Amino acid sequence: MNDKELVAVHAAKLVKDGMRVGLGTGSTADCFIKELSRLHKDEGLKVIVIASSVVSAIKAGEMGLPLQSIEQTERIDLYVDGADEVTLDKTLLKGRGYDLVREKLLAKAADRFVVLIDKSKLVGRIGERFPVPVEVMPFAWRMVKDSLEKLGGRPTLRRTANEDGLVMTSYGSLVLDTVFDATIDIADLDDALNAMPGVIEHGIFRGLASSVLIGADGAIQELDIERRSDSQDVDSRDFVDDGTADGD
Ligand SMILES: O=C(CO)[C@H](O)[C@H](O)COP(=O)(O)O
Repeated sequence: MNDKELVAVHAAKLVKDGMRVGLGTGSTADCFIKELSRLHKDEGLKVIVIASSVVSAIKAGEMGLPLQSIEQTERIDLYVDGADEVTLDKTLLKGRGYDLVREKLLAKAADRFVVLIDKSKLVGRIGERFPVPVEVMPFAWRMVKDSLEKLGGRPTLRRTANEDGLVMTSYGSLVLDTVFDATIDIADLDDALNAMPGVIEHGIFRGLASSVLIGADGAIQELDIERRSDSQDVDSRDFVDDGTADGD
């Protein structure tokens, strides 16, 4: 089992009978969908799933998981998804896929949002390895590009893999992948993007993740924040998967 499968199998143990579970998008989320489907088929786990993307909906349907549309959903019990970057305060960068709107909706609607990564995703700052994806209304992209440049960003429209067209999200928007200097404050940037006209969604997920499970060389670690009286020390702690996860 590789590290992505390891954390996915562990996260699936958090799912209890009757839960509504949000499914993320990407290779790590796929491992979770596969394990959830196994538990549903082989062990009779009763679950309803809500997908964050068309591709995850198709996968879940093919694997026999009972799907509910996002339109019919208000709250969910658990959302499980991957991320492209994670800092020690559990801020995430997401959005290498094209489904930021649904991903953030599900993250916000979940009683618990569990993020699954391997240790390569842990970074010192958001934006260290990837640009920040900013999803924009197509007619607004030049004005948003200008606003992003005024914030110090270097935005480029995301292109298809063979460079012959522009990527459109499942919401029908364009993506401005934007590089920011290391000095930018991510909380300020998050606030500025949230308030920017023409921006539909962006890839900074701050204050949303309940826990981050890290697959690291065959073991699972959980990102943990320890608060002390006069400071906030952040670290990750070793985690032993003894098969008794109870969702606490
Ligand atoms: O945010 C995402 C899609 O929008 C994915 O969760 C992120 O890209 C991680 O993908 P993977 O698990 O394949 O590394």
